[in-house]
Amino acid sequence: MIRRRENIATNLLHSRFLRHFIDRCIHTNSGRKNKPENIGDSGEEVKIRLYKSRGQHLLTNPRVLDSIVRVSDIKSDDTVLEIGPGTGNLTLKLLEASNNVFAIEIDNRMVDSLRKRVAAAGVQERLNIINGDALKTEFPQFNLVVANIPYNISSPLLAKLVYGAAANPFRSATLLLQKEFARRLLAKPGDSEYNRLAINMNLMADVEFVMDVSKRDFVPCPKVDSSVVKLYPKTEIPDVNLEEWWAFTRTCFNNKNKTLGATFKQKRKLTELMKLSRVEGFCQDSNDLDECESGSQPGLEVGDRISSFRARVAGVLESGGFVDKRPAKLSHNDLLHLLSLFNDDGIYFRDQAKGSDSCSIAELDFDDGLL
Ligand SMILES: C[S@@+](CC[C@H](N)C(=O)[O-])C[C@H]1O[C@@H](n2cnc3c(N)ncnc32)[C@H](O)[C@@H]1O
Repeated sequence: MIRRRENIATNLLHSRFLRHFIDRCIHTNSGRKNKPENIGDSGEEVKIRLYKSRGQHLLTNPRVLDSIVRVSDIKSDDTVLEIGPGTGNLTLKLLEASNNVFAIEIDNRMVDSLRKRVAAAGVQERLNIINGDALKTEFPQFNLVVANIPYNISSPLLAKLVYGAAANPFRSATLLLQKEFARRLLAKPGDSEYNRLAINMNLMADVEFVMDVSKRDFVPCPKVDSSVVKLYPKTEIPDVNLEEWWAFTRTCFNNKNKTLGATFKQKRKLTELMKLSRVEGFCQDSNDLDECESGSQPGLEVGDRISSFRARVAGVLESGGFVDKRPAKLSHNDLLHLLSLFNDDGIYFRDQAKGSDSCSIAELDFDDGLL
């Protein structure tokens, strides 16, 4: 029975009609469907079907590749980490500059192609390929990152890199990113693109713009332009609980143009903070946050407790001059100061009954953007 099903499936796959249909579905280069791309950067024949779902837009302009390597300032004894090497257009250039490169690639076909190219160039000894998902794989020890990353995992990947830098310090990361994402990352207080991603990144790393890269420098040509940025992890990181910080920045940037006075007047927000902070007479002893409003606690009625807590929060904002300030114009240092004022007053943005362990990479709440 199983064999018969397999035969039917094989026959179907070999049917010309179905093959054509599948090709149309999976091939992403809208202009040239059903045709694997020649993706070598210097005329050599390397043919692989490229998948948009894996961000497979390969950088083929040798001048741009050279510029990326040059700005990365690689020393021969650096251990370079590349994420998403593809068929190796950038990897081969990295191997000219460094004796030790780690490359993490999810797609087996890319890994095969990369192995062949590197062996043909006689530099396979210097390359360690990790065939896996960069978000799930433990990073090796490295001191430099240079990569044209898959854009669809930009946020979690950057979070993994910079938030992992405390345990695995590195000098810099030169990254090719979607231009719009790079602009959000580089935005400063007061810029229209200023957002929670920039705030959270600035806590851990300095970001520098390097250059824009045209979509025409990729195969297949993506819909968007790109930019190269360089990240420098900070050596001194503020002593703040990251889960608390992410929850706090989420609250503030929920509406970045609203004054903080208005944001912290909302009943829903105040109730949540009262629960999380285990405010006296409100959820102090309960382990279940949902039971907090049951009214079983002695003292004031729930409505009165919220009014008194609202006045307390307003007092904290006033003490730091934040009532009329808008998050869109505040630096991460301003926000750190405000968070410390809240915490000094016993007001917290994460459940105080939870342990202080930092959360895992899978729980990273780093960015509200769509990328
Ligand atoms: C934008 S391409 C860059 C390829 C190559 N570096 C270049 O510049 O030509 C991104 C590469 O990342 C790989 N990739 C996608 N998702 C990945 C993941 N989660 N972990 C590791 N590699 C991934 C893709 O298969 C693809 O080869």
